[in-house]
Amino acid sequence: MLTAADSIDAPVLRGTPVVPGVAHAPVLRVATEVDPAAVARFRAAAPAEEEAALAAYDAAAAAVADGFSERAARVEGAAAQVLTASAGLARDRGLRSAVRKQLRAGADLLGAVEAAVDTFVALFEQQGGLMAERVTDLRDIERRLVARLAGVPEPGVAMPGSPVVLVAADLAPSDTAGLDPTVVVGLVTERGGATSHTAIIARQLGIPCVVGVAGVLDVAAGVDVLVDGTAGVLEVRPDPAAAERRVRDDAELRAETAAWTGPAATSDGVRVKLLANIADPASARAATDEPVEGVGLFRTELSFLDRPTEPTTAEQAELYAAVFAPYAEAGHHVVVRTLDAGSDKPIAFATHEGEENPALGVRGLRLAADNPGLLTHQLDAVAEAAASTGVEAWVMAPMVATRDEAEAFAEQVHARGLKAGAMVEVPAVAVLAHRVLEVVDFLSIGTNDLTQYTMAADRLASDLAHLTDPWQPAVLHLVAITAAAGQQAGKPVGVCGEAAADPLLACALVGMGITSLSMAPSAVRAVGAQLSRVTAEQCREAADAVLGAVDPTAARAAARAVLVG
Ligand SMILES: C=C(OP(=O)(O)O)C(=O)O
Ligand SMILES: [Mg+2]
Repeated sequence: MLTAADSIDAPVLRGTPVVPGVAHAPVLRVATEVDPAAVARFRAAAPAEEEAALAAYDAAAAAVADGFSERAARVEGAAAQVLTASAGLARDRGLRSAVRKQLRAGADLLGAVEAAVDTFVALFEQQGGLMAERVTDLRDIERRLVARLAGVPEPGVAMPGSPVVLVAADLAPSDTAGLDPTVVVGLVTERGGATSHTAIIARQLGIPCVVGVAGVLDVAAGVDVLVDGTAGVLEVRPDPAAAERRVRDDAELRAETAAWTGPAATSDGVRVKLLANIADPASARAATDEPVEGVGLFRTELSFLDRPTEPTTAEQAELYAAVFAPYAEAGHHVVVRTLDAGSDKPIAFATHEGEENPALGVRGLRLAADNPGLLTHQLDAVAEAAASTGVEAWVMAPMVATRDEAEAFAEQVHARGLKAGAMVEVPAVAVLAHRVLEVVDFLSIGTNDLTQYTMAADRLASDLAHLTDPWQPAVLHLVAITAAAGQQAGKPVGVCGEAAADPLLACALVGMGITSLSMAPSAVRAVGAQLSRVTAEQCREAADAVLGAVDPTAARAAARAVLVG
């Protein structure tokens, strides 16, 4: 354990950077354990009779749910959604029934809660994808229930009065939702990947964040640390004066970023289109508050996650028109992705049930093979909405693996007078991008899935975050091959995965010949400001440097050396 009095010279711990920025403050450890003595006392005196035990459970569950709801009311956006979802889970009737079943089977109350939660955890894990991500929420609720039953404060983040860097094994969504960024100036976890809840909330709040940091739990509470959320580094007991200087420089950069208004170009005037990733009409409208030049990825399936049956063509056309309207007014184009159902995005009316390995199964464009209506209805609806709003709509297919698939898709899109593209998520398409470009008008690289399939590592598995890192040189080589094919064919090749939102990586991607970058709207200013600080030649040098690196850490350092100095 590295204590405040430890004399080792500033050890540097590395992880996956998720939110850029520099923070310098003492460590605050998040308490995730409920006091074992209190739990033992409760176990000894717990109500034995079923109805009394269930009443105690109801009171605890209501208190936990109310706590979540109260916090949800004090925050906005993703944080409020996360807390409201947790409140719903704490009040869940199914969970209560499972507790009752366990009590009837003779379990004591704590044992019943534990067994009931275990049942749901197993169920969620079996369903995989987004459901599996909710396991952290369930475990968090379990701990809070136990604390309430034992009559001790719920575990979690107790807010201090002065700035801290929060350090934990992993953070429950309810721990991160609603954090005050003026107090919690940095977030570091031992587990978790770039798409974990911690990362999503940290991004929304703009708190510098590094995840997947091995050894961070050896740093004791109160130890002074410096978090560099751009480099993915935690320095333990840094030189205080140097650390403060880095925090000041970072603050200047952040101010510059906030003031950046676009359109994006390198310092010597090479234009790059920065586009928004959106999910529905609300996020489409919200994105126009940022300096974007259109939409590079409209994830249509996210509007249908709760639908038991396929929406009609007319319903879809109405939805798409609502998404298009603000962009039609601005004269910007919108890239619509056809239904990417399956694996991490299960859609009741489309997904194939019971696949052994859904990530490699019938998902995305493959669903149209035995259900062609899914695609034709959607294309009809997009064409109708494009015509009614006057927007320039491009349409691309997810999970394309062959030139033939791309060609058949493009024929259908072209027949409706729209531009056709393919996502590059499967390495096979990157390797043969020049052939696929013979039949489509554009390509868009989904680095999230391209990384998953290149590295053979589940993008949701926090244990594999070091592999599912878009800075992996193998992934970057596939991006470079695709970009070069686009340049050769004179057709646009964009990036719409998380890689596009990383300011330094974005510069390297531009240096490879990528023509547009599509990202969460909140990331646009940081990428635009970074591009404005470098020349096109520096971007090319950064591309060469990262392609020559042996691993993600070396790639990041090489890009930084060229782009930041
Ligand atoms: C943009 C992508 O698509 P999604 O994250 O929706 O799978 C991707 O795979 O990079
Ligand atoms: Mg994808």
